[in-house]
Amino acid sequence: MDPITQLTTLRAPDQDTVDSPIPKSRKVIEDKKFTFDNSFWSHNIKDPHYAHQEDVYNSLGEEFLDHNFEGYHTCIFAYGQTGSGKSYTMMGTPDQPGLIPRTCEDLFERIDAAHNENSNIAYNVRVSYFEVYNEHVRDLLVPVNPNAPPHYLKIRESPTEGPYVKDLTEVPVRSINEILRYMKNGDQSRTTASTKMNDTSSRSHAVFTIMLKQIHHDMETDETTERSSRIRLVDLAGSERAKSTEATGARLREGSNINKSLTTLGRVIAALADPKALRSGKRKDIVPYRDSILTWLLKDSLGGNSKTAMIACIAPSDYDETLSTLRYADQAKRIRTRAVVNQDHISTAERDAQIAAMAEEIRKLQLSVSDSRQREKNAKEAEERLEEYQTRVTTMQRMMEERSMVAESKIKKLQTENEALKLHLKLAIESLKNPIPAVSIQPQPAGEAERENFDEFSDDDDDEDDHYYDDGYDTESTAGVDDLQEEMHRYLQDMGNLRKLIGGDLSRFKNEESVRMPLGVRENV
Ligand SMILES: Nc1ncnc2c1ncn2[C@@H]1O[C@H](COP(=O)(O)OP(=O)(O)OP(=O)(O)O)[C@@H](O)[C@H]1O
Repeated sequence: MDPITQLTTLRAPDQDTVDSPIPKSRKVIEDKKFTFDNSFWSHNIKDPHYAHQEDVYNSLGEEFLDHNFEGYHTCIFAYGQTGSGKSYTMMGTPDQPGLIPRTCEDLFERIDAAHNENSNIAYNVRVSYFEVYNEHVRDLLVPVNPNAPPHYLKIRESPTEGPYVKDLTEVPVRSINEILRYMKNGDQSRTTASTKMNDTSSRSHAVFTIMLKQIHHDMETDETTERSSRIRLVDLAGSERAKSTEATGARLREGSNINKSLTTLGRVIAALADPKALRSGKRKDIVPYRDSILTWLLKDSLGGNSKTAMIACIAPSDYDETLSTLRYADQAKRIRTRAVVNQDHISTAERDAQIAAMAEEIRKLQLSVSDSRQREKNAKEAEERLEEYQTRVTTMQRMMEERSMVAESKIKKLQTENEALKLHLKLAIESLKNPIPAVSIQPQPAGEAERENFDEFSDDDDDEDDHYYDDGYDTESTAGVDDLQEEMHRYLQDMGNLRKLIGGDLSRFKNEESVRMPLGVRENV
């Protein structure tokens, strides 16, 4: 790196040492040169070109803080591979504080100095700190409860303020020590969560925001001037995660989500830097801010109302990773944002009118909130009633199923009895049609009687049954036959009634089944 020309040269590694899946013949590995607004080199502290933390702050942080006091929003984000020095640049160490602590220190020094000069200006400083991990936003100013699941915040978009994190803690701060304490707590919370979630610190994006409000009241004109500026300082996840290919399962999902933010950031930067889109003025429609949480939240900082700087951190390691980082930075360099001073002039009368209008707005909102609460309550009650009704329907269906099962077994039993009776009747009628003549038994010598009986019935296997059905009936007597026929008639009538009953039962159960089918709980019973 040349600190005079700001030229950065990436030296091509020795071809034999390049470990790449792309065949050497297709890949061009050569020295690459890039020129940036500033290039810092801090590899060897003994070198005269060694850039200290102070040098970085003096050439970037200080200028950005000037913009904040002028009323501009600013954003500084550090991009690069894990271990390339992003956290060192942004936070630094207690001995070598980075951009964030230096900015905060300078901010309060300037406020103190301004107070001494002009007592008509009031300063209001608030800070927030959150991280985006796996496409979730976590408030770093809320201590982590190790026994509770992580609490994630939602993103909302306001027509005036753009995308913002709902319910994010914003604390007022009055001194550098206070601000550093909050930051330390935030980092502690990030570390606790990271230990719980498998060291996420290098896989999450940390966004520290300082809101500075300067309220100047002119006693002579009774006018108030309000300047609001936002200082965003972002430590991104390691950029090599954007290419991770070996992860599987949950790690893959997590990786792909982290990739999502980083790859979308790449696409956003590419879209914003695209000269064609810039010329045609269609840039706004094609920038995929909403494709990831990070780019959505940084929308304004990346391509809107903000003065933004990207610090590309590189370390002497992988040629491809370093080249990719430098290309990213080269593209980002071409982005032109449209920062405006965020200032409001307002007279006391106007301010009072504004306050009254806001109070009215709040009153209306409160009314509509209580209205919607009532509606919510009604909806809840209706839901409870529906649930109760559904429980009752289920119970009824179960009862009908049980009844149907009982009826089916009854029908089966009746059908079996019916079959048996039919058989019984058939045999009885046959025996009536073919009566067996009465046999008068003469005393005979035992052997002869046996022979005669044998001759007479030897061709009939059912002789025993025949005797059984003849029992009690005198073939000479027609009265016995009449009785039997009458009884058979009654039997047949009973059978007819029974059939009707069974038919009735069956059609009723079928109807019940068709009524209950649309409820869709069970298909078959
Ligand atoms: N310019 C520098 N001078 C001295 N030490 C440095 C410098 N840059 C980085 N380091 C040291 O290198 C190590 C890795 O740096 P750092 O943690 O800042 O990397 P990182 O890019 O933030 O990594 P991660 O993505 O894992 O957060 C740290 O020990 C840090 O102190």
